[in-house]
Amino acid sequence: MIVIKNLKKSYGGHLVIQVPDLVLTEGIHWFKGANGSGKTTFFRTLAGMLPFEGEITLGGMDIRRAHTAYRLSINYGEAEPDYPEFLTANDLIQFVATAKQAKAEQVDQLIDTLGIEPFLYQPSGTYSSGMLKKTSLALAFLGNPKVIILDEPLITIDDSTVLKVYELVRDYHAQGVSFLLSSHQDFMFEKLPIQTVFRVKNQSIHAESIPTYRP
Ligand SMILES: Nc1ncnc2c1ncn2[C@@H]1O[C@H](COP(=O)(O)OP(=O)(O)OP(=O)(O)O)[C@@H](O)[C@H]1O
Repeated sequence: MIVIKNLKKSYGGHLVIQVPDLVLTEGIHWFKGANGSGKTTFFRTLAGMLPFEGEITLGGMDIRRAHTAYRLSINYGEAEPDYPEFLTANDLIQFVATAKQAKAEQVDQLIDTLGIEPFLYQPSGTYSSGMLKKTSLALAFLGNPKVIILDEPLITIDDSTVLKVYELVRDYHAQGVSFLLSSHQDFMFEKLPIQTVFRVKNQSIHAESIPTYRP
């Protein structure tokens, strides 16, 4: 699915991630690592948001040569969303829905599932961290992506929303969508059919173990 070759990502000469050869197969993959190990940098690089050295393809689409098709096929939900404070959740969702070619029905379902309706038309500058996170999660599920990257999807949201996020991931996965997740919390094994755990450490990424799915 995602094929990475000779990837190097540095910030101003400081090497953060180096991946000589990695294939991410279809499924749900969990990236673990200490603070500052490079998970977000790796995710943003795969999402096409950062310049890098090397090659990345998704389903044969090159991240540079087929940039628009690639970006339509991969969604990214950031760990700590931060939006211009005058924009409402509705502004953000409508904008991304248009960019991602999402249907109105999908927009309505995500607003409903994630409980965004009560603050849909309020400026995001007035949101709590959980309201911001719900908005960012809705954006990450819009359109018809092959891969959804969720960076710390469970932080700041309440317990009932956590269950909704698990449901969304399971539903999309059942429709063939793959997920790259990060979480410092340890309880996702019970909720999701996670295929691989990757450890991000010492500028490298290695598969760690294959957990058992216990629904
Ligand atoms: N825009 C940037 N400019 C310079 N250095 C950066 C930038 N973003 C991240 N870094 C550095 O890159 C390294 C990896 O950061 P990154 O945010 O990718 O880690 P992370 O694994 O996601 O951490 P956390 O678990 O704390 O979210 C850190 O040393 C960080 O200081």
